Amino acid sequence: MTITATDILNAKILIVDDQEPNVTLLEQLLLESGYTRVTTTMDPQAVCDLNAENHYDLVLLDLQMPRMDGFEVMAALKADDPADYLPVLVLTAQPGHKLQALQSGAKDFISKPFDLVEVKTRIHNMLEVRLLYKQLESSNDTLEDTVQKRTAELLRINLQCTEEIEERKKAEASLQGTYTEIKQLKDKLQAENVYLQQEVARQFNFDEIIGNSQLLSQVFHQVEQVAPMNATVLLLGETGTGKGLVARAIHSRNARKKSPLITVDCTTLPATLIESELFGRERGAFTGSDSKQIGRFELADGGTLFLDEIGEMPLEMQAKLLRVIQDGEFERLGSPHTIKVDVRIIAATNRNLIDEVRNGKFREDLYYRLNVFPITLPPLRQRKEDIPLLVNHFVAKFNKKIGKQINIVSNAAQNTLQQHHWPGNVRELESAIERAVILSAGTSLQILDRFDSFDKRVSSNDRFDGVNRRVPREEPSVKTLVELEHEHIINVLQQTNWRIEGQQGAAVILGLNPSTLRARMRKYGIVRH
Ligand SMILES: Nc1ncnc2c1ncn2[C@@H]1O[C@H](COP(=O)(O)OP(=O)(O)OP(=O)(O)O)[C@@H](O)[C@H]1O
Repeated sequence: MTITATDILNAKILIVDDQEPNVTLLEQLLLESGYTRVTTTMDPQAVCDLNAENHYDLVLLDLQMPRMDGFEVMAALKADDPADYLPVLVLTAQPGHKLQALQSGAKDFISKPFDLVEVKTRIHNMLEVRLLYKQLESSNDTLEDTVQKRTAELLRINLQCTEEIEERKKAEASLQGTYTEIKQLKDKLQAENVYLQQEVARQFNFDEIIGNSQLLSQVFHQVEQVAPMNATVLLLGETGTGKGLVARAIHSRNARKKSPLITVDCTTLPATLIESELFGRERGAFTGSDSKQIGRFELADGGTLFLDEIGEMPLEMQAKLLRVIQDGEFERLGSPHTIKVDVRIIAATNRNLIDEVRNGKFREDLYYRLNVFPITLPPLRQRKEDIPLLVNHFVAKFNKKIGKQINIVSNAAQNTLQQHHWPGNVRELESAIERAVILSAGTSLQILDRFDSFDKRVSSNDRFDGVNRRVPREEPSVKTLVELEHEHIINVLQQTNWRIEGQQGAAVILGLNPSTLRARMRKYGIVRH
């Protein structure tokens, strides 16, 4: 802030005195000193109007005037504009008036008779202060204005922010609502999905066999073709693929369905008892046989005999079996009488019978007798599209059995199940779902099993190619299926501390019947050390 000499010389000055010589002297002095805007009056009553019109920077005011003295003029100026700082320089010859004048608002005084140097100096100083004050006031106004504008701007921004925050909160609340709604819809959809899948399963099931894959449909078609006839059927496929179910489906689609379907599980029968089990025996036929026994062939007369795991049948029995299949004739143990029966044969095996024939473990002639109409059950890993239907079927089955209400199978759970290789096929899947239903809390199925990578290697050793041919192994360096099976059984048995049966037993984990597992253990010579 600076005040220049020009600013001072351009300041507005009013000289008020009823004595003309004084007025002239002062005016003359100021004009000679370079002041450009000097006004004079000898009428004190005109001062307020003149000031209102011209806004003076300095008033040189005589105190002793008729009609209105200097004190009254100062009072009137103050009354007009109490906030305005209008410097008044009083001109007085009375020393006693000086103090009174300062108390009445005068800023300074000049004694009469005038000392012209003093007059000039005082006027100059007062104007400098006056102009500085005005500059300060104007800067204050600008500053205040800026502060006001900035405050208004900040208030506006603040308001805008508050509105935006409110809007964001509303949007978040609405998003949260939408998310909850989507979640509810998703749960509902999943529940409906389970229900619909069950409906679909009902449409696609074939008796008790669930699945709508291309591969399984081919099996259904073959069953439809062969079931009404009496031809022998050979069911091939890995363990747990549903050979037992297919045998029942064939029987139930034949006129023989009114007669029984008798099953012989060749793995569970000790070699010494197979013959009497199949053909019966007379009392005393051998030591300890003190009662007559009707064999399964006789029991199945007019119906169907299902020879499960035929590959396990001892060689000497295979010859006798061939005769019954060819001629429908046999004798009970210890009886010379030939019995004739009308039995339809369905045989099943998870072994490669051609290999068994090659290795001299299965009679070739029996193989050809049985292999009239082979049906190969595809492993589950080759028809993964059946997994969702099967999962829902088993969830519903075990919900009912265990008394749970699981109705959601999440995509994550489905994915886990889809990724597994299922060496134990549907039986393994069934056990996994039973375990999951038991362990799941709430209404969503939780898959807690950790399926390891062991089974991945099995797929490269698939034994059946769908038409009962041996599939050449692609990687000669990998272990054989037999080696893997042997190794895996030992691993699982060690895990279960050699427990075979029950929920925690090795048979459930391997997806095998306990009797089948025992047969395999015998076959591989696996014993607990
Ligand atoms: N497609 C299917 N739909 C429903 N359940 C099935 C299906 N396939 C198999 N299962 C179930 O899986 C289990 C094993 O089936 P099954 O005993 O028929 O297999 P398998 O091929 O005869 O096995 P193994 O050779 O070990 O005797 C059974 O509980 C059966 O009900």
